[in-house]
Amino acid sequence: MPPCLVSTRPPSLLVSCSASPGAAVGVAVTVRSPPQLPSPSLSLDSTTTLPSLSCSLQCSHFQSCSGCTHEFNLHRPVIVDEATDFFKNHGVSDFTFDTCRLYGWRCRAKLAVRGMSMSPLIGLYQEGTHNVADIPDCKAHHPGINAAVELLRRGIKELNIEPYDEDQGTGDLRYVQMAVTTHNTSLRAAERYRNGKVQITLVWNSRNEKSSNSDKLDALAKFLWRNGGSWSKNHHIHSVWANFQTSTTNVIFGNRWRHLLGESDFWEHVGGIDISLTPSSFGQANTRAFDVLLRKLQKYVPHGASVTDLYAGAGVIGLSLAASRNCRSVKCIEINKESKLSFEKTVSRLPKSVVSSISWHNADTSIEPLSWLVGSDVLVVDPPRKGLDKSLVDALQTISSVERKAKFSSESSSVKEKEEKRPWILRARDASVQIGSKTDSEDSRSFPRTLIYISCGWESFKEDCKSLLSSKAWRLEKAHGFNFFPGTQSIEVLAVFKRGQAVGLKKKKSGKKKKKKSLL
Ligand SMILES: C[S@@+](CC[C@H](N)C(=O)[O-])C[C@H]1O[C@@H](n2cnc3c(N)ncnc32)[C@H](O)[C@@H]1O
Repeated sequence: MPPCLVSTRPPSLLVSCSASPGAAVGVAVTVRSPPQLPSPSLSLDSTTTLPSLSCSLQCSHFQSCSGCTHEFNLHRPVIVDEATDFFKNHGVSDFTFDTCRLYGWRCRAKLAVRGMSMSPLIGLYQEGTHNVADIPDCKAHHPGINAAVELLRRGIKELNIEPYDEDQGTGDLRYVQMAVTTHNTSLRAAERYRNGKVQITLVWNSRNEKSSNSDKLDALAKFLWRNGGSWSKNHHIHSVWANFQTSTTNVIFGNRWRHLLGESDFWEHVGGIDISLTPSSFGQANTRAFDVLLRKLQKYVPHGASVTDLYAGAGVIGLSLAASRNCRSVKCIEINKESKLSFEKTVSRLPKSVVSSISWHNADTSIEPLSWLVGSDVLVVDPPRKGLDKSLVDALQTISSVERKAKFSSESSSVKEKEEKRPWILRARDASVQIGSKTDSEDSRSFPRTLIYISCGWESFKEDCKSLLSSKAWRLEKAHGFNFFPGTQSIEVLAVFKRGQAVGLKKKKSGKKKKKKSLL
Protein backbone atom coordinates (compact mmCIF):
# COMPACT_ATOMS: atom_id res chain seq x y z
CA MET A 1 0.00 0.00 0.00
CA PRO A 2 1.27 3.50 -0.65
CA PRO A 3 1.71 5.76 2.35
CA CYS A 4 -1.22 7.97 3.30
CA LEU A 5 -1.25 11.57 4.35
CA VAL A 6 -3.76 13.14 6.63
CA SER A 7 -5.89 15.63 4.79
CA THR A 8 -6.25 19.05 6.33
CA ARG A 9 -9.91 19.16 5.36
CA PRO A 10 -12.09 20.02 8.40
CA PRO A 11 -14.13 19.17 10.32
CA SER A 12 -13.92 15.36 10.41
CA LEU A 13 -10.66 13.48 10.49
CA LEU A 14 -10.09 12.43 6.90
CA VAL A 15 -7.26 10.44 5.49
CA SER A 16 -6.40 10.75 1.83
CA CYS A 17 -4.08 8.88 -0.52
CA SER A 18 -0.76 10.48 -1.25
CA ALA A 19 -1.54 9.99 -4.94
CA SER A 20 -3.16 13.03 -6.50
CA PRO A 21 -6.00 12.61 -8.98
CA GLY A 22 -3.68 13.53 -11.81
CA ALA A 23 -1.19 10.88 -10.85
CA ALA A 24 -3.65 8.08 -11.62
CA VAL A 25 -1.97 5.42 -9.54
CA GLY A 26 -2.54 1.68 -9.57
CA VAL A 27 -2.40 -0.12 -6.25
CA ALA A 28 -2.97 -3.80 -5.49
CA VAL A 29 -4.49 -4.57 -2.11
CA THR A 30 -5.27 -8.00 -0.76
CA VAL A 31 -8.28 -7.73 1.48
CA ARG A 32 -8.03 -9.89 4.56
CA SER A 33 -9.72 -7.75 7.21
CA PRO A 34 -11.26 -4.26 7.14
CA PRO A 35 -8.67 -1.50 7.53
CA GLN A 36 -8.55 0.11 10.94
CA LEU A 37 -9.64 3.73 11.03
CA PRO A 38 -7.53 6.03 13.19
CA SER A 39 -8.94 6.68 16.61
CA PRO A 40 -10.56 10.14 16.88
CA SER A 41 -8.31 10.99 19.79
CA LEU A 42 -5.17 10.46 17.70
CA SER A 43 -3.17 13.61 17.24
CA LEU A 44 -1.73 13.85 13.73
CA ASP A 45 0.14 16.47 11.79
CA SER A 46 -0.21 16.94 8.02
CA THR A 47 2.64 14.60 7.13
CA THR A 48 1.87 11.67 9.42
CA THR A 49 1.88 8.39 7.55
CA LEU A 50 -0.96 6.05 8.50
CA PRO A 51 -1.38 2.37 7.87
CA SER A 52 -4.89 2.85 6.41
CA LEU A 53 -6.18 4.67 3.32
CA SER A 54 -9.16 6.85 2.63
CA CYS A 55 -8.60 8.06 -0.89
CA SER A 56 -11.04 10.84 -1.67
CA LEU A 57 -12.54 11.92 -4.97
CA GLN A 58 -12.22 15.68 -4.54
CA CYS A 59 -14.41 16.34 -7.56
CA SER A 60 -16.33 19.60 -7.91
CA HIS A 61 -19.15 17.77 -9.74
CA PHE A 62 -19.83 15.29 -6.96
CA GLN A 63 -23.55 15.27 -6.09
CA SER A 64 -24.65 17.21 -9.17
CA CYS A 65 -23.46 14.35 -11.41
CA SER A 66 -24.81 10.81 -11.04
CA GLY A 67 -21.56 9.14 -12.16
CA CYS A 68 -19.91 8.84 -8.75
CA THR A 69 -21.90 7.94 -5.68
CA HIS A 70 -19.07 7.75 -3.13
CA GLU A 71 -16.55 10.41 -2.29
CA PHE A 72 -14.19 8.64 0.10
CA ASN A 73 -12.29 5.38 0.31
CA LEU A 74 -12.09 5.13 -3.46
CA HIS A 75 -9.51 2.38 -3.09
CA ARG A 76 -11.89 0.15 -1.20
CA PRO A 77 -15.63 0.47 -1.82
CA VAL A 78 -17.74 -0.61 1.16
CA ILE A 79 -19.14 -3.43 -0.92
CA VAL A 80 -15.76 -5.18 -0.66
CA ASP A 81 -16.57 -6.05 2.96
CA GLU A 82 -19.82 -7.63 1.88
CA ALA A 83 -18.09 -9.51 -0.93
CA THR A 84 -15.39 -10.77 1.44
CA ASP A 85 -18.05 -12.13 3.81
CA PHE A 86 -20.13 -13.57 1.00
CA PHE A 87 -17.23 -15.53 -0.44
CA LYS A 88 -16.08 -16.65 2.99
CA ASN A 89 -19.55 -18.03 3.68
CA HIS A 90 -19.31 -19.94 0.43
CA GLY A 91 -15.95 -21.52 1.14
CA VAL A 92 -13.51 -18.95 -0.30
CA SER A 93 -11.59 -17.23 2.49
CA ASP A 94 -8.81 -15.73 0.38
CA PHE A 95 -10.87 -13.27 -1.70
CA THR A 96 -8.53 -10.61 -3.08
CA PHE A 97 -9.27 -7.11 -4.27
CA ASP A 98 -7.15 -5.10 -6.72
CA THR A 99 -7.72 -1.38 -6.30
CA CYS A 100 -6.21 -0.55 -9.71
CA ARG A 101 -6.19 3.07 -10.90
CA LEU A 102 -8.29 5.49 -8.83
CA TYR A 103 -8.45 8.59 -11.05
CA GLY A 104 -8.55 9.09 -14.79
CA TRP A 105 -9.55 5.44 -15.19
CA ARG A 106 -12.55 5.84 -17.50
CA CYS A 107 -11.48 5.32 -21.09
CA ARG A 108 -15.00 5.11 -22.55
CA ALA A 109 -17.83 7.55 -21.85
CA LYS A 110 -21.24 8.23 -23.36
CA LEU A 111 -22.29 11.79 -22.60
CA ALA A 112 -25.55 13.59 -23.32
CA VAL A 113 -25.42 16.97 -25.10
CA ARG A 114 -28.17 19.36 -24.04
CA GLY A 115 -28.70 23.07 -23.33
CA MET A 116 -28.10 25.86 -25.85
CA SER A 117 -25.48 26.24 -28.56
CA MET A 118 -23.94 29.20 -26.68
CA SER A 119 -23.83 27.30 -23.38
CA PRO A 120 -23.94 23.56 -24.05
CA LEU A 121 -24.14 20.99 -21.27
CA ILE A 122 -22.07 17.87 -21.93
CA GLY A 123 -22.31 15.20 -19.27
CA LEU A 124 -24.49 12.74 -17.40
CA TYR A 125 -28.07 12.99 -16.25
CA GLN A 126 -28.59 14.12 -12.68
CA GLU A 127 -29.96 11.35 -10.47
CA GLY A 128 -33.57 10.52 -11.35
CA THR A 129 -33.92 13.30 -13.95
CA HIS A 130 -33.12 14.08 -17.56
CA ASN A 131 -31.26 17.25 -16.57
CA VAL A 132 -27.70 17.04 -17.77
CA ALA A 133 -24.87 17.93 -15.38
CA ASP A 134 -21.92 19.50 -17.14
CA ILE A 135 -18.76 17.71 -15.95
CA PRO A 136 -15.69 19.37 -17.53
CA ASP A 137 -13.42 18.42 -14.60
CA CYS A 138 -14.58 14.85 -14.13
CA LYS A 139 -11.98 12.96 -12.06
CA ALA A 140 -13.00 9.57 -13.41
CA HIS A 141 -12.47 10.47 -17.07
CA HIS A 142 -9.15 9.86 -18.73
CA PRO A 143 -7.74 13.42 -19.11
CA GLY A 144 -7.99 13.01 -22.90
CA ILE A 145 -11.79 12.75 -22.61
CA ASN A 146 -12.02 16.00 -20.66
CA ALA A 147 -9.82 17.72 -23.25
CA ALA A 148 -11.96 16.37 -26.11
CA VAL A 149 -15.15 17.52 -24.34
CA GLU A 150 -13.74 21.04 -24.06
CA LEU A 151 -12.83 21.06 -27.73
CA LEU A 152 -16.30 19.84 -28.62
CA ARG A 153 -17.82 22.58 -26.48
CA ARG A 154 -15.83 25.19 -28.41
CA GLY A 155 -16.92 23.67 -31.70
CA ILE A 156 -20.59 23.68 -30.71
CA LYS A 157 -20.39 27.36 -29.78
CA GLU A 158 -18.36 28.53 -32.77
CA LEU A 159 -20.39 26.63 -35.35
CA ASN A 160 -23.77 27.24 -33.74
CA ILE A 161 -24.54 23.52 -33.37
CA GLU A 162 -27.90 22.97 -31.64
CA PRO A 163 -27.84 20.53 -28.72
CA TYR A 164 -30.71 18.06 -28.76
CA ASP A 165 -34.03 19.07 -27.21
CA GLU A 166 -35.68 15.92 -25.85
CA ASP A 167 -39.14 17.44 -25.49
CA GLN A 168 -39.30 18.78 -29.04
CA GLY A 169 -37.13 16.12 -30.71
CA THR A 170 -35.19 18.97 -32.34
CA GLY A 171 -31.53 19.96 -32.47
CA ASP A 172 -28.41 18.47 -34.07
CA LEU A 173 -26.21 16.75 -31.53
CA ARG A 174 -27.78 14.23 -29.12
CA TYR A 175 -24.90 12.39 -27.48
CA VAL A 176 -21.19 11.95 -27.84
CA GLN A 177 -19.22 8.77 -27.22
CA MET A 178 -15.57 9.21 -26.30
CA ALA A 179 -13.22 6.20 -26.38
CA VAL A 180 -9.53 6.46 -25.54
CA THR A 181 -6.83 4.32 -27.07
CA THR A 182 -3.59 4.17 -25.12
CA HIS A 183 -1.96 1.87 -27.66
CA ASN A 184 0.78 3.98 -29.21
CA THR A 185 3.81 1.79 -29.72
CA SER A 186 5.98 4.69 -30.84
CA LEU A 187 5.94 5.95 -27.22
CA ARG A 188 7.69 4.40 -24.26
CA ALA A 189 5.33 2.13 -22.33
CA ALA A 190 5.28 4.48 -19.33
CA GLU A 191 4.02 7.36 -21.48
CA ARG A 192 1.31 5.52 -23.40
CA TYR A 193 -1.57 5.81 -20.96
CA ARG A 194 -1.08 9.52 -20.35
CA ASN A 195 -0.88 10.21 -24.10
CA GLY A 196 -4.07 8.35 -25.01
CA LYS A 197 -5.98 9.57 -28.08
CA VAL A 198 -9.74 9.95 -28.25
CA GLN A 199 -12.11 8.48 -30.80
CA ILE A 200 -15.17 10.77 -30.88
CA THR A 201 -18.54 9.54 -32.08
CA LEU A 202 -21.10 12.29 -32.65
CA VAL A 203 -24.66 10.96 -32.31
CA TRP A 204 -26.40 13.14 -34.86
CA ASN A 205 -30.11 13.85 -34.93
CA SER A 206 -30.77 12.90 -38.54
CA ARG A 207 -31.48 9.80 -40.61
CA ASN A 208 -28.23 9.84 -42.51
CA GLU A 209 -25.37 11.99 -43.86
CA LYS A 210 -27.61 13.47 -46.58
CA SER A 211 -30.06 15.14 -44.20
CA SER A 212 -30.52 18.91 -44.08
CA ASN A 213 -28.16 19.46 -41.12
CA SER A 214 -25.31 17.35 -42.54
CA ASP A 215 -23.26 20.47 -43.46
CA LYS A 216 -23.07 21.25 -39.76
CA LEU A 217 -21.92 17.71 -38.98
CA ASP A 218 -19.22 18.01 -41.61
CA ALA A 219 -18.10 21.38 -40.21
CA LEU A 220 -18.00 20.10 -36.62
CA ALA A 221 -15.98 17.02 -37.58
CA LYS A 222 -13.49 19.20 -39.47
CA PHE A 223 -13.26 21.61 -36.53
CA LEU A 224 -12.44 18.76 -34.13
CA TRP A 225 -9.87 17.33 -36.50
CA ARG A 226 -8.24 20.66 -37.32
CA ASN A 227 -7.81 21.49 -33.63
CA GLY A 228 -7.06 18.06 -32.19
CA GLY A 229 -6.15 15.78 -35.10
CA SER A 230 -2.79 14.48 -36.23
CA TRP A 231 -1.78 17.77 -37.93
CA SER A 232 -2.70 20.00 -35.03
CA LYS A 233 -0.29 21.34 -32.39
CA ASN A 234 -2.19 19.53 -29.68
CA HIS A 235 -2.83 16.08 -31.13
CA HIS A 236 -5.27 14.31 -28.83
CA ILE A 237 -8.04 13.21 -31.19
CA HIS A 238 -7.71 9.77 -32.75
CA SER A 239 -10.70 9.95 -35.11
CA VAL A 240 -14.22 11.29 -35.61
CA TRP A 241 -17.25 9.12 -36.35
CA ALA A 242 -20.96 9.81 -36.76
CA ASN A 243 -23.90 7.75 -35.65
CA PHE A 244 -27.35 8.68 -36.95
CA GLN A 245 -30.31 8.48 -34.60
CA THR A 246 -33.78 10.01 -34.87
CA SER A 247 -35.69 7.76 -32.47
CA THR A 248 -37.57 9.48 -29.65
CA THR A 249 -36.73 6.68 -27.21
CA ASN A 250 -33.82 6.68 -24.76
CA VAL A 251 -31.76 4.42 -27.02
CA ILE A 252 -28.50 6.25 -27.56
CA PHE A 253 -27.32 4.85 -30.89
CA GLY A 254 -29.06 4.32 -34.19
CA ASN A 255 -28.04 1.60 -36.66
CA ARG A 256 -26.08 3.79 -39.07
CA TRP A 257 -22.41 4.48 -38.37
CA ARG A 258 -20.00 6.49 -40.51
CA HIS A 259 -16.29 7.02 -40.17
CA LEU A 260 -15.57 10.71 -40.94
CA LEU A 261 -11.94 11.63 -40.18
CA GLY A 262 -8.73 10.21 -38.73
CA GLU A 263 -7.83 6.54 -38.43
CA SER A 264 -10.71 4.15 -39.01
CA ASP A 265 -9.16 1.33 -36.97
CA PHE A 266 -9.00 1.68 -33.21
CA TRP A 267 -6.52 -0.55 -31.41
CA GLU A 268 -5.90 -1.19 -27.74
CA HIS A 269 -3.59 -3.65 -26.05
CA VAL A 270 -5.00 -5.79 -23.22
CA GLY A 271 -4.54 -9.33 -21.96
CA GLY A 272 -1.35 -9.62 -23.99
CA ILE A 273 -2.98 -9.01 -27.40
CA ASP A 274 -3.85 -6.12 -29.68
CA ILE A 275 -7.61 -5.70 -29.82
CA SER A 276 -9.66 -3.80 -32.35
CA LEU A 277 -12.84 -2.04 -31.23
CA THR A 278 -15.28 -0.35 -33.57
CA PRO A 279 -17.36 2.39 -31.90
CA SER A 280 -20.41 0.13 -32.15
CA SER A 281 -19.00 -2.84 -30.26
CA PHE A 282 -18.86 -3.26 -26.50
CA GLY A 283 -15.63 -2.07 -24.88
CA GLN A 284 -14.66 -2.11 -21.20
CA ALA A 285 -14.53 1.41 -19.70
CA ASN A 286 -11.57 0.72 -17.41
CA THR A 287 -8.88 -0.50 -19.77
CA ARG A 288 -6.08 -0.96 -17.23
CA ALA A 289 -8.24 -2.76 -14.67
CA PHE A 290 -9.51 -5.05 -17.43
CA ASP A 291 -5.91 -5.90 -18.29
CA VAL A 292 -5.25 -6.83 -14.64
CA LEU A 293 -8.35 -9.03 -14.63
CA LEU A 294 -7.44 -10.78 -17.89
CA ARG A 295 -3.96 -11.62 -16.66
CA LYS A 296 -5.43 -13.16 -13.51
CA LEU A 297 -8.07 -15.04 -15.48
CA GLN A 298 -5.47 -16.60 -17.79
CA LYS A 299 -3.96 -18.50 -14.86
CA TYR A 300 -7.18 -20.46 -14.35
CA VAL A 301 -7.23 -21.85 -17.88
CA PRO A 302 -5.01 -24.87 -18.54
CA HIS A 303 -2.70 -24.76 -21.58
CA GLY A 304 -4.32 -26.40 -24.59
CA ALA A 305 -7.84 -26.18 -23.13
CA SER A 306 -10.89 -25.74 -25.26
CA VAL A 307 -12.87 -22.67 -24.23
CA THR A 308 -16.38 -21.31 -24.75
CA ASP A 309 -16.71 -17.55 -24.19
CA LEU A 310 -20.38 -16.58 -23.69
CA TYR A 311 -21.49 -12.91 -23.83
CA ALA A 312 -18.23 -12.45 -25.71
CA GLY A 313 -18.58 -9.00 -27.29
CA ALA A 314 -15.70 -8.74 -29.76
CA GLY A 315 -14.15 -11.88 -28.26
CA VAL A 316 -11.43 -10.12 -26.28
CA ILE A 317 -11.44 -12.64 -23.43
CA GLY A 318 -11.50 -15.70 -25.67
CA LEU A 319 -8.80 -14.38 -27.99
CA SER A 320 -6.56 -13.36 -25.12
CA LEU A 321 -6.87 -16.94 -23.85
CA ALA A 322 -6.17 -18.37 -27.31
CA ALA A 323 -2.89 -16.45 -27.35
CA SER A 324 -1.79 -16.86 -23.73
CA ARG A 325 -2.91 -20.45 -23.13
CA ASN A 326 -2.46 -21.89 -26.60
CA CYS A 327 -6.03 -23.13 -26.50
CA ARG A 328 -7.09 -26.06 -28.65
CA SER A 329 -10.25 -24.19 -29.52
CA VAL A 330 -12.04 -20.96 -28.62
CA LYS A 331 -15.72 -20.41 -29.36
CA CYS A 332 -17.16 -16.90 -28.81
CA ILE A 333 -20.93 -16.28 -28.67
CA GLU A 334 -22.34 -12.76 -28.85
CA ILE A 335 -25.77 -11.30 -29.62
CA ASN A 336 -24.56 -8.00 -31.12
CA LYS A 337 -23.64 -8.57 -34.75
CA GLU A 338 -21.69 -5.30 -34.83
CA SER A 339 -18.91 -6.95 -32.79
CA LYS A 340 -18.05 -9.37 -35.60
CA LEU A 341 -15.83 -6.93 -37.48
CA SER A 342 -13.80 -6.10 -34.37
CA PHE A 343 -13.39 -9.81 -33.69
CA GLU A 344 -12.08 -10.46 -37.21
CA LYS A 345 -9.61 -7.58 -37.03
CA THR A 346 -8.32 -8.72 -33.65
CA VAL A 347 -7.80 -12.22 -35.02
CA SER A 348 -5.77 -10.76 -37.90
CA ARG A 349 -3.23 -9.43 -35.38
CA LEU A 350 -2.92 -12.52 -33.21
CA PRO A 351 0.64 -13.83 -33.04
CA LYS A 352 1.44 -16.39 -35.76
CA SER A 353 2.18 -18.92 -33.05
CA VAL A 354 -1.54 -19.13 -32.18
CA VAL A 355 -2.90 -22.27 -33.82
CA SER A 356 -6.24 -22.56 -32.03
CA SER A 357 -9.46 -23.28 -33.84
CA ILE A 358 -11.30 -20.00 -33.30
CA SER A 359 -14.90 -19.13 -34.04
CA TRP A 360 -17.32 -16.27 -33.35
CA HIS A 361 -21.07 -16.80 -33.50
CA ASN A 362 -23.78 -14.19 -33.63
CA ALA A 363 -26.31 -15.89 -31.37
CA ASP A 364 -28.43 -15.50 -28.27
CA THR A 365 -26.89 -17.37 -25.36
CA SER A 366 -30.27 -17.94 -23.79
CA ILE A 367 -31.43 -20.17 -26.63
CA GLU A 368 -30.26 -23.78 -26.27
CA PRO A 369 -27.28 -22.79 -24.13
CA LEU A 370 -26.03 -26.38 -23.75
CA SER A 371 -25.34 -26.55 -27.46
CA TRP A 372 -22.51 -24.03 -27.02
CA LEU A 373 -20.94 -25.83 -24.10
CA VAL A 374 -20.56 -29.30 -25.47
CA GLY A 375 -16.94 -30.39 -25.88
CA SER A 376 -15.47 -27.42 -23.94
CA ASP A 377 -13.19 -27.73 -20.93
CA VAL A 378 -13.64 -24.17 -19.70
CA LEU A 379 -16.67 -21.91 -19.89
CA VAL A 380 -16.21 -18.16 -19.48
CA VAL A 381 -19.30 -15.99 -18.94
CA ASP A 382 -19.26 -12.19 -18.83
CA PRO A 383 -22.94 -11.18 -18.85
CA PRO A 384 -24.38 -7.66 -18.65
CA ARG A 385 -25.22 -6.24 -15.21
CA LYS A 386 -28.50 -8.17 -14.99
CA GLY A 387 -26.59 -11.45 -14.83
CA LEU A 388 -26.99 -14.79 -16.57
CA ASP A 389 -30.05 -15.66 -18.60
CA LYS A 390 -32.32 -17.98 -16.67
CA SER A 391 -32.09 -20.71 -19.29
CA LEU A 392 -28.30 -20.70 -18.95
CA VAL A 393 -28.50 -21.01 -15.15
CA ASP A 394 -30.94 -23.91 -15.58
CA ALA A 395 -28.60 -25.59 -18.05
CA LEU A 396 -25.59 -25.16 -15.77
CA GLN A 397 -27.53 -26.57 -12.83
CA THR A 398 -28.39 -29.74 -14.69
CA ILE A 399 -25.14 -30.13 -16.58
CA SER A 400 -23.88 -33.17 -14.66
CA SER A 401 -27.02 -35.21 -15.11
CA VAL A 402 -27.22 -34.27 -18.79
CA GLU A 403 -23.61 -35.37 -19.21
CA ARG A 404 -24.25 -38.67 -17.43
CA LYS A 405 -27.26 -39.36 -19.63
CA ALA A 406 -25.29 -38.48 -22.76
CA LYS A 407 -22.49 -40.86 -21.83
CA PHE A 408 -24.93 -43.62 -20.97
CA SER A 409 -26.88 -43.15 -24.18
CA SER A 410 -23.73 -43.13 -26.31
CA GLU A 411 -22.63 -46.40 -24.80
CA SER A 412 -25.96 -48.08 -25.36
CA SER A 413 -27.23 -46.73 -28.69
CA SER A 414 -26.11 -46.31 -32.25
CA VAL A 415 -24.53 -43.01 -33.35
CA LYS A 416 -27.64 -42.02 -35.28
CA GLU A 417 -29.96 -42.61 -32.35
CA LYS A 418 -27.65 -40.70 -30.06
CA GLU A 419 -27.69 -37.59 -32.17
CA GLU A 420 -31.45 -37.56 -32.37
CA LYS A 421 -31.67 -37.72 -28.59
CA ARG A 422 -29.13 -35.00 -28.01
CA PRO A 423 -30.67 -31.60 -28.75
CA TRP A 424 -27.52 -29.85 -27.52
CA ILE A 425 -25.45 -31.11 -30.44
CA LEU A 426 -23.89 -28.02 -31.98
CA ARG A 427 -25.97 -26.91 -34.91
CA ALA A 428 -24.70 -24.88 -37.79
CA ARG A 429 -25.71 -21.25 -37.32
CA ASP A 430 -25.73 -18.24 -39.54
CA ALA A 431 -23.40 -15.30 -39.14
CA SER A 432 -20.56 -17.35 -37.70
CA VAL A 433 -16.87 -16.89 -38.40
CA GLN A 434 -14.51 -19.86 -38.26
CA ILE A 435 -10.78 -19.26 -38.21
CA GLY A 436 -8.52 -22.30 -38.52
CA SER A 437 -9.88 -25.78 -38.99
CA LYS A 438 -12.54 -27.08 -36.64
CA THR A 439 -11.22 -29.39 -33.94
CA ASP A 440 -12.19 -32.95 -34.73
CA SER A 441 -11.55 -34.19 -31.21
CA GLU A 442 -14.51 -32.36 -29.69
CA ASP A 443 -16.12 -34.79 -27.29
CA SER A 444 -19.83 -34.34 -27.80
CA ARG A 445 -20.61 -36.03 -24.51
CA SER A 446 -18.62 -33.84 -22.16
CA PHE A 447 -19.25 -30.38 -20.78
CA PRO A 448 -16.97 -27.81 -19.08
CA ARG A 449 -15.50 -28.71 -15.72
CA THR A 450 -14.43 -25.13 -15.02
CA LEU A 451 -16.73 -22.11 -15.10
CA ILE A 452 -15.21 -18.64 -14.89
CA TYR A 453 -17.82 -16.01 -14.12
CA ILE A 454 -16.91 -12.35 -14.69
CA SER A 455 -19.50 -10.00 -13.26
CA CYS A 456 -20.09 -6.26 -13.16
CA GLY A 457 -23.41 -6.71 -11.31
CA TRP A 458 -22.85 -7.74 -7.70
CA GLU A 459 -26.53 -8.32 -6.85
CA SER A 460 -27.22 -10.53 -9.85
CA PHE A 461 -23.93 -12.35 -9.36
CA LYS A 462 -24.89 -13.31 -5.82
CA GLU A 463 -28.18 -14.76 -7.04
CA ASP A 464 -26.56 -16.69 -9.88
CA CYS A 465 -23.83 -17.93 -7.59
CA LYS A 466 -26.33 -19.21 -5.02
CA SER A 467 -28.33 -20.96 -7.75
CA LEU A 468 -25.24 -22.69 -9.12
CA LEU A 469 -24.05 -23.79 -5.69
CA SER A 470 -27.47 -24.94 -4.52
CA SER A 471 -27.69 -27.33 -7.44
CA LYS A 472 -24.53 -29.07 -6.15
CA ALA A 473 -23.35 -29.21 -9.75
CA TRP A 474 -20.70 -26.58 -9.01
CA ARG A 475 -18.49 -25.49 -6.16
CA LEU A 476 -16.78 -22.15 -5.74
CA GLU A 477 -13.01 -22.35 -5.78
CA LYS A 478 -11.59 -18.82 -6.07
CA ALA A 479 -12.82 -15.25 -6.18
CA HIS A 480 -11.19 -11.93 -6.94
CA GLY A 481 -12.53 -8.40 -7.04
CA PHE A 482 -11.32 -5.48 -9.13
CA ASN A 483 -11.93 -1.78 -8.66
CA PHE A 484 -13.34 -1.19 -12.15
CA PHE A 485 -15.50 1.78 -11.14
CA PRO A 486 -13.85 3.85 -8.34
CA GLY A 487 -16.27 6.38 -6.85
CA THR A 488 -19.14 3.90 -7.05
CA GLN A 489 -20.21 0.85 -5.10
CA SER A 490 -19.79 -1.40 -8.13
CA ILE A 491 -16.92 -3.82 -8.41
CA GLU A 492 -15.97 -6.36 -11.05
CA VAL A 493 -15.80 -9.94 -9.80
CA LEU A 494 -13.94 -12.91 -11.22
CA ALA A 495 -15.19 -16.17 -9.70
CA VAL A 496 -13.92 -19.63 -10.54
CA PHE A 497 -16.28 -22.59 -10.14
CA LYS A 498 -15.43 -26.25 -10.53
CA ARG A 499 -17.80 -29.08 -11.29
CA GLY A 500 -19.06 -31.19 -8.40
CA GLN A 501 -18.80 -30.76 -4.69
CA ALA A 502 -15.69 -30.32 -2.57
CA VAL A 503 -14.33 -33.57 -1.11
CA GLY A 504 -15.04 -32.24 2.38
CA LEU A 505 -18.69 -31.58 1.60
CA LYS A 506 -19.24 -35.02 0.11
CA LYS A 507 -17.98 -36.56 3.36
CA LYS A 508 -20.38 -34.45 5.42
CA LYS A 509 -22.07 -37.48 6.97
CA SER A 510 -18.86 -39.17 8.08
CA GLY A 511 -18.31 -37.12 11.25
CA LYS A 512 -17.82 -33.58 12.45
CA LYS A 513 -14.05 -33.65 12.93
CA LYS A 514 -13.31 -34.87 9.43
CA LYS A 515 -15.63 -32.30 7.85
CA LYS A 516 -13.89 -29.37 9.49
CA LYS A 517 -10.45 -30.56 8.48
CA SER A 518 -11.25 -31.08 4.82
CA LEU A 519 -12.94 -27.72 4.48
CA LEU A 520 -9.90 -25.78 5.60
C1 LIG B 1 -20.37 -7.09 -20.14
S1 LIG B 1 -20.33 -7.24 -21.89
C2 LIG B 1 -18.92 -8.28 -22.07
C3 LIG B 1 -18.29 -8.27 -23.43
C4 LIG B 1 -16.93 -8.93 -23.53
N1 LIG B 1 -16.82 -10.11 -22.72
C5 LIG B 1 -15.83 -7.95 -23.22
O1 LIG B 1 -15.29 -7.98 -22.12
O2 LIG B 1 -15.49 -7.14 -24.08
C6 LIG B 1 -21.71 -8.27 -22.18
C7 LIG B 1 -21.93 -8.65 -23.61
O3 LIG B 1 -23.00 -9.62 -23.65
C8 LIG B 1 -23.76 -9.39 -24.82
N2 LIG B 1 -25.07 -10.04 -24.61
C9 LIG B 1 -26.10 -9.59 -23.87
N3 LIG B 1 -27.10 -10.49 -23.87
C10 LIG B 1 -26.70 -11.54 -24.62
C11 LIG B 1 -27.30 -12.79 -24.99
N4 LIG B 1 -28.52 -13.13 -24.57
N5 LIG B 1 -26.59 -13.63 -25.78
C12 LIG B 1 -25.34 -13.30 -26.20
N6 LIG B 1 -24.73 -12.13 -25.88
C13 LIG B 1 -25.39 -11.26 -25.09
C14 LIG B 1 -23.76 -7.88 -24.96
O4 LIG B 1 -24.06 -7.48 -26.29
C15 LIG B 1 -22.33 -7.52 -24.54
O5 LIG B 1 -21.47 -7.50 -25.64
